[in-house]
Amino acid sequence: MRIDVVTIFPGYLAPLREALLGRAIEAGLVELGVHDLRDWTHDVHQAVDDSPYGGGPGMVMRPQVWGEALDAVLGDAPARLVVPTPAGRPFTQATAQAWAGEERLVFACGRYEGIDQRVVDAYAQRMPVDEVSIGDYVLVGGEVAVLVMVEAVVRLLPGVLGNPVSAQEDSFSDGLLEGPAYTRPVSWRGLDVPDVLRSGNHAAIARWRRDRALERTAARRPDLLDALPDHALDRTDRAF
Ligand SMILES: Nc1cc(-c2ccc3ccn(Cc4ccc(CN5CCCC5)cc4)c3c2)n[nH]1
Repeated sequence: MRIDVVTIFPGYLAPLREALLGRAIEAGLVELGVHDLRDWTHDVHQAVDDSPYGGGPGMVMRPQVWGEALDAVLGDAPARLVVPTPAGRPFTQATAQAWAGEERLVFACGRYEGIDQRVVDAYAQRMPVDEVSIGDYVLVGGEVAVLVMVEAVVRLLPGVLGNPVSAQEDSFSDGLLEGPAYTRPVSWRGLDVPDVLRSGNHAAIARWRRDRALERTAARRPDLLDALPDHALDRTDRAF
Protein backbone atom coordinates (compact mmCIF):
# COMPACT_ATOMS: atom_id res chain seq x y z
CA MET A 1 0.00 0.00 0.00
CA ARG A 2 1.12 3.53 -0.77
CA ILE A 3 0.06 6.36 1.50
CA ASP A 4 0.50 10.04 0.69
CA VAL A 5 -0.28 12.91 3.05
CA VAL A 6 -0.55 16.58 2.01
CA THR A 7 -0.28 19.09 4.89
CA ILE A 8 1.10 22.53 5.81
CA PHE A 9 2.73 20.88 8.86
CA PRO A 10 4.73 17.89 7.51
CA GLY A 11 6.51 17.58 10.85
CA TYR A 12 3.20 16.54 12.46
CA LEU A 13 3.41 13.27 10.50
CA ALA A 14 6.92 12.37 11.71
CA PRO A 15 5.54 9.82 14.26
CA LEU A 16 4.46 7.64 11.32
CA ARG A 17 8.11 6.81 10.77
CA GLU A 18 8.62 5.61 14.35
CA ALA A 19 8.28 2.11 15.88
CA LEU A 20 5.90 -0.42 14.32
CA LEU A 21 4.80 1.76 11.42
CA GLY A 22 8.38 2.84 10.80
CA ARG A 23 9.44 -0.78 10.60
CA ALA A 24 6.57 -1.55 8.20
CA ILE A 25 7.83 1.23 5.94
CA GLU A 26 11.43 -0.03 6.16
CA ALA A 27 10.18 -3.55 5.38
CA GLY A 28 8.47 -2.21 2.27
CA LEU A 29 5.01 -3.28 3.52
CA VAL A 30 3.85 0.29 3.07
CA GLU A 31 5.25 3.35 1.29
CA LEU A 32 4.73 6.77 2.85
CA GLY A 33 5.03 10.17 1.19
CA VAL A 34 4.50 13.40 3.17
CA HIS A 35 4.14 16.59 1.12
CA ASP A 36 4.12 20.26 2.16
CA LEU A 37 1.11 22.01 0.62
CA ARG A 38 3.07 25.25 0.48
CA ASP A 39 5.34 23.71 -2.17
CA TRP A 40 2.46 24.41 -4.59
CA THR A 41 2.03 28.09 -3.72
CA HIS A 42 3.50 30.71 -6.04
CA ASP A 43 3.21 33.91 -4.07
CA VAL A 44 5.84 35.30 -1.74
CA HIS A 45 3.52 34.83 1.25
CA GLN A 46 2.76 31.22 0.26
CA ALA A 47 -0.92 31.92 0.99
CA VAL A 48 -3.04 28.80 1.42
CA ASP A 49 -6.13 30.38 2.99
CA ASP A 50 -8.62 33.19 2.40
CA SER A 51 -11.79 34.65 3.95
CA PRO A 52 -15.00 32.58 3.75
CA TYR A 53 -17.71 33.61 1.24
CA GLY A 54 -20.90 34.37 3.14
CA GLY A 55 -18.91 35.50 6.17
CA GLY A 56 -18.30 33.51 9.34
CA PRO A 57 -15.37 32.96 11.65
CA GLY A 58 -11.83 32.03 10.56
CA MET A 59 -10.42 31.27 7.13
CA VAL A 60 -10.97 28.62 4.47
CA MET A 61 -8.20 26.87 2.48
CA ARG A 62 -8.01 27.93 -1.16
CA PRO A 63 -8.99 25.40 -3.84
CA GLN A 64 -6.29 26.34 -6.39
CA VAL A 65 -3.34 25.34 -4.15
CA TRP A 66 -5.02 22.08 -3.16
CA GLY A 67 -5.81 21.31 -6.80
CA GLU A 68 -2.20 21.73 -7.90
CA ALA A 69 -0.89 19.74 -4.95
CA LEU A 70 -3.34 16.84 -5.31
CA ASP A 71 -2.90 16.67 -9.11
CA ALA A 72 0.85 16.42 -8.58
CA VAL A 73 0.68 13.87 -5.75
CA LEU A 74 -2.04 11.73 -7.36
CA GLY A 75 -0.57 11.58 -10.85
CA ASP A 76 -2.48 8.96 -12.90
CA ALA A 77 -2.51 6.14 -10.33
CA PRO A 78 -5.96 5.34 -8.91
CA ALA A 79 -6.37 6.19 -5.24
CA ARG A 80 -8.91 6.83 -2.51
CA LEU A 81 -8.83 10.44 -1.31
CA VAL A 82 -9.49 10.87 2.41
CA VAL A 83 -10.35 14.28 3.87
CA PRO A 84 -10.58 14.44 7.68
CA THR A 85 -13.26 16.84 8.92
CA PRO A 86 -15.45 17.25 12.03
CA ALA A 87 -18.39 17.01 9.62
CA GLY A 88 -17.36 13.62 8.22
CA ARG A 89 -18.83 10.13 8.41
CA PRO A 90 -17.50 8.27 11.46
CA PHE A 91 -14.18 6.46 10.92
CA THR A 92 -14.60 3.01 12.47
CA GLN A 93 -12.79 -0.32 12.57
CA ALA A 94 -14.93 -1.29 9.57
CA THR A 95 -13.56 1.71 7.69
CA ALA A 96 -10.00 0.68 8.60
CA GLN A 97 -10.70 -2.89 7.43
CA ALA A 98 -12.11 -1.62 4.12
CA TRP A 99 -9.23 0.79 3.47
CA ALA A 100 -6.65 -1.91 4.32
CA GLY A 101 -7.55 -3.45 0.97
CA GLU A 102 -6.78 -0.30 -0.99
CA GLU A 103 -3.72 0.02 -3.23
CA ARG A 104 -3.37 3.71 -2.46
CA LEU A 105 -4.64 6.24 0.09
CA VAL A 106 -4.10 10.01 -0.21
CA PHE A 107 -4.90 12.14 2.85
CA ALA A 108 -5.63 15.87 2.55
CA CYS A 109 -5.01 17.55 5.91
CA GLY A 110 -6.95 20.76 6.29
CA ARG A 111 -6.30 23.54 8.77
CA TYR A 112 -8.16 26.79 9.62
CA GLU A 113 -11.90 26.06 9.22
CA GLY A 114 -11.34 23.48 6.52
CA ILE A 115 -10.84 23.19 2.76
CA ASP A 116 -13.00 24.83 0.02
CA GLN A 117 -15.74 22.25 -0.68
CA ARG A 118 -15.01 22.28 -4.42
CA VAL A 119 -11.78 20.36 -3.80
CA VAL A 120 -13.81 17.38 -2.53
CA ASP A 121 -16.43 17.87 -5.24
CA ALA A 122 -13.88 18.06 -8.07
CA TYR A 123 -11.97 14.91 -7.09
CA ALA A 124 -15.18 12.98 -6.27
CA GLN A 125 -15.91 13.21 -10.01
CA ARG A 126 -13.01 10.85 -10.75
CA MET A 127 -12.18 8.84 -7.61
CA PRO A 128 -13.63 7.70 -4.28
CA VAL A 129 -13.46 10.56 -1.78
CA ASP A 130 -14.25 10.04 1.93
CA GLU A 131 -14.88 12.93 4.29
CA VAL A 132 -14.35 11.30 7.70
CA SER A 133 -14.44 12.22 11.38
CA ILE A 134 -12.47 10.36 14.06
CA GLY A 135 -14.80 11.50 16.83
CA ASP A 136 -17.23 14.10 18.08
CA TYR A 137 -14.70 16.73 19.13
CA VAL A 138 -13.05 19.50 17.13
CA LEU A 139 -9.30 19.33 16.43
CA VAL A 140 -7.21 22.20 15.03
CA GLY A 141 -6.44 20.38 11.79
CA GLY A 142 -6.53 17.03 10.02
CA GLU A 143 -3.00 15.82 10.86
CA VAL A 144 -3.79 14.12 14.16
CA ALA A 145 -6.79 12.42 12.55
CA VAL A 146 -4.47 11.11 9.81
CA LEU A 147 -2.06 9.70 12.42
CA VAL A 148 -4.99 7.85 13.99
CA MET A 149 -6.38 6.52 10.72
CA VAL A 150 -3.02 5.49 9.23
CA GLU A 151 -2.17 3.55 12.40
CA ALA A 152 -5.58 1.81 12.43
CA VAL A 153 -5.21 0.82 8.76
CA VAL A 154 -1.51 -0.13 8.57
CA ARG A 155 -1.70 -2.44 11.62
CA LEU A 156 -4.16 -4.56 9.60
CA LEU A 157 -1.78 -5.08 6.67
CA PRO A 158 -0.30 -8.58 6.42
CA GLY A 159 3.12 -8.81 8.06
CA VAL A 160 2.86 -5.59 10.04
CA LEU A 161 1.68 -6.98 13.38
CA GLY A 162 3.86 -9.57 15.12
CA ASN A 163 0.74 -11.40 16.28
CA PRO A 164 -1.78 -11.06 13.44
CA VAL A 165 -4.54 -12.99 15.25
CA SER A 166 -5.08 -9.94 17.49
CA ALA A 167 -6.13 -7.88 14.47
CA GLN A 168 -9.02 -10.32 13.91
CA GLU A 169 -9.83 -10.51 17.61
CA ASP A 170 -9.78 -6.74 17.99
CA SER A 171 -12.48 -5.36 20.19
CA PHE A 172 -15.34 -4.33 17.93
CA SER A 173 -14.66 -7.41 15.79
CA ASP A 174 -17.27 -9.40 17.79
CA GLY A 175 -19.17 -6.21 18.45
CA LEU A 176 -18.15 -6.02 22.11
CA LEU A 177 -15.50 -4.10 24.02
CA GLU A 178 -12.62 -6.29 25.17
CA GLY A 179 -12.54 -7.18 28.84
CA PRO A 180 -9.72 -6.74 31.38
CA ALA A 181 -6.25 -8.22 30.77
CA TYR A 182 -3.70 -9.41 33.38
CA THR A 183 -0.09 -10.56 33.55
CA ARG A 184 2.46 -11.34 36.30
CA PRO A 185 2.72 -10.89 39.27
CA VAL A 186 -0.35 -12.82 40.45
CA SER A 187 -0.71 -10.34 43.34
CA TRP A 188 0.13 -6.63 43.02
CA ARG A 189 -0.57 -3.93 45.60
CA GLY A 190 -3.07 -6.25 47.25
CA LEU A 191 -4.89 -6.90 43.97
CA ASP A 192 -5.01 -10.48 42.67
CA VAL A 193 -5.44 -11.93 39.19
CA PRO A 194 -8.91 -13.59 38.94
CA ASP A 195 -8.48 -17.29 39.83
CA VAL A 196 -10.31 -18.53 36.73
CA LEU A 197 -7.53 -17.16 34.50
CA ARG A 198 -5.04 -19.43 36.24
CA SER A 199 -7.34 -22.47 36.37
CA GLY A 200 -6.38 -23.95 33.00
CA ASN A 201 -10.12 -24.48 32.41
CA HIS A 202 -10.34 -22.95 28.93
CA ALA A 203 -14.13 -23.16 28.68
CA ALA A 204 -14.49 -21.36 32.01
CA ILE A 205 -11.88 -18.79 30.94
CA ALA A 206 -13.70 -18.12 27.65
CA ARG A 207 -17.02 -17.76 29.52
CA TRP A 208 -15.48 -15.45 32.11
CA ARG A 209 -13.90 -13.26 29.41
CA ARG A 210 -17.15 -13.00 27.48
CA ASP A 211 -19.03 -12.11 30.66
CA ARG A 212 -16.54 -9.34 31.45
CA ALA A 213 -16.77 -8.05 27.85
CA LEU A 214 -20.58 -8.00 28.00
CA GLU A 215 -20.54 -6.34 31.42
CA ARG A 216 -18.12 -3.64 30.24
CA THR A 217 -19.96 -3.09 26.98
CA ALA A 218 -23.31 -2.75 28.80
CA ALA A 219 -21.75 -0.26 31.22
CA ARG A 220 -19.67 1.83 28.79
CA ARG A 221 -21.16 1.35 25.33
CA PRO A 222 -24.82 0.23 25.53
CA ASP A 223 -25.13 1.47 21.95
CA LEU A 224 -22.88 -1.38 20.82
CA LEU A 225 -25.13 -3.91 22.60
CA ASP A 226 -28.21 -2.49 20.92
CA ALA A 227 -26.43 -2.77 17.57
CA LEU A 228 -25.65 -6.47 18.00
CA PRO A 229 -27.60 -8.85 15.74
CA ASP A 230 -29.86 -11.24 17.75
CA HIS A 231 -27.80 -14.35 16.95
CA ALA A 232 -24.71 -12.70 18.44
CA LEU A 233 -25.98 -13.16 22.01
CA ASP A 234 -26.72 -16.62 23.42
CA ARG A 235 -29.10 -17.33 26.33
CA THR A 236 -26.34 -16.96 28.93
CA ASP A 237 -25.30 -13.65 27.41
CA ARG A 238 -28.75 -12.20 27.82
CA ALA A 239 -28.25 -11.87 31.57
CA PHE A 240 -26.51 -8.51 30.92
N1 LIG B 1 -12.90 14.30 14.16
C1 LIG B 1 -12.35 15.53 13.88
C2 LIG B 1 -11.72 15.95 12.70
C3 LIG B 1 -11.37 17.25 12.90
C4 LIG B 1 -10.74 18.16 11.93
C5 LIG B 1 -10.26 17.66 10.71
C6 LIG B 1 -9.73 18.51 9.77
C7 LIG B 1 -9.69 19.89 10.03
C8 LIG B 1 -9.29 21.01 9.27
C9 LIG B 1 -9.49 22.12 10.06
N2 LIG B 1 -10.00 21.72 11.25
C10 LIG B 1 -10.34 22.64 12.33
C11 LIG B 1 -11.76 23.09 12.29
C12 LIG B 1 -12.17 23.95 13.27
C13 LIG B 1 -13.49 24.43 13.26
C14 LIG B 1 -14.36 24.03 12.26
C15 LIG B 1 -15.72 24.62 12.22
N3 LIG B 1 -16.76 23.72 12.67
C16 LIG B 1 -17.99 24.48 12.97
C17 LIG B 1 -18.71 23.70 14.03
C18 LIG B 1 -17.73 22.69 14.57
C19 LIG B 1 -16.41 22.96 13.90
C20 LIG B 1 -13.96 23.11 11.30
C21 LIG B 1 -12.63 22.64 11.31
C22 LIG B 1 -10.15 20.36 11.26
C23 LIG B 1 -10.67 19.51 12.22
N4 LIG B 1 -11.77 17.64 14.12
N5 LIG B 1 -12.36 16.57 14.70
